[in-house]
Amino acid sequence: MLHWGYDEHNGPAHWKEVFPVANGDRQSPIDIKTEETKYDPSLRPLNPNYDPASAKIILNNGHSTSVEFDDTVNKSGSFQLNRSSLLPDFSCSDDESTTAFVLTGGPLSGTYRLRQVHFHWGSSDEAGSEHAVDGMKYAAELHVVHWNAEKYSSFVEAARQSDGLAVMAVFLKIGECNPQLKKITDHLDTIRIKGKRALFTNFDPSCLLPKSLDYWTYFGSLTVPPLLESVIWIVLREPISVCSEQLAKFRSLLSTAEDEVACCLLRNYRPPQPLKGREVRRN
Ligand SMILES: NS(=O)(=O)c1c(F)cccc1F
Ligand SMILES: [Zn+2]
Repeated sequence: MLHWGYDEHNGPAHWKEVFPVANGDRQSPIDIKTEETKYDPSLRPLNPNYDPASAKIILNNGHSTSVEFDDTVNKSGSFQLNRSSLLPDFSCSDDESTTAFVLTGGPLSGTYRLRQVHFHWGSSDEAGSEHAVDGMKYAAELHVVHWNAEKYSSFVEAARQSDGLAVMAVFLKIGECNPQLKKITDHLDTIRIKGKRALFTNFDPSCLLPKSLDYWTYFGSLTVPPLLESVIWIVLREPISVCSEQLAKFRSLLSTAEDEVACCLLRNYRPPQPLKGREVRRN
């Protein structure tokens, strides 16, 4: 397997050849059997705080499309944006530890800083989500990726720790076109080729969240190589809507670069993995 992907020759069934943790004890995604989830009164409400939104990029990395955030934190612990983007610079704000772009509450202890948002979809509307609920898959799934900026100094370091990452998953259910998603799908034709990126401003990911922030939570992993077992998963129970035309735009992204034979990224989901005795809690 030269480079991992989602095709017959390099897809999820092959990943264990290069990333043996693929057969580990806390792999993701999983099929959530709702009858076996356990209510946990100690779970607190989720508190996503993504204001104010600021400039970032939207990119096609060949495996998905993601909106990347500037998650650098300067030494004083306040949040700083790169000056070239002529955006409000939090580092001069008097409040030393701005709470922009962080997730707290839920099952989390500490502050998890927003890193990126990306999607998983399938070659048809029938299946495309990574997590399943009682064996049922949704058309697609949104992942909001955060890292434990209180305990670790970078995303890469956090990704190697058992409590390093927190990913909020939101199901996309086929129905009405989603006006918030339109901001993203309208940009996809400018990043069709793998490696392409474009400035993407004024996007607040909380606009993609459903009304209810009720969730299931369990300890798992990245669902893409290197499949690191460092993710606290927070799966929202209420889906948001997406229409077929919007999904078709995701599928028109290319998994290939300029100099390669064009190949569409028709699907990019990993199938559910064995629970191996893990508990799934709900608030
Ligand atoms: N799918 S996932 O949410 O596990 C994920 C991450 F957490 C981090 C990077 C890429 C990625 F795809
Ligand atoms: Zn993902």
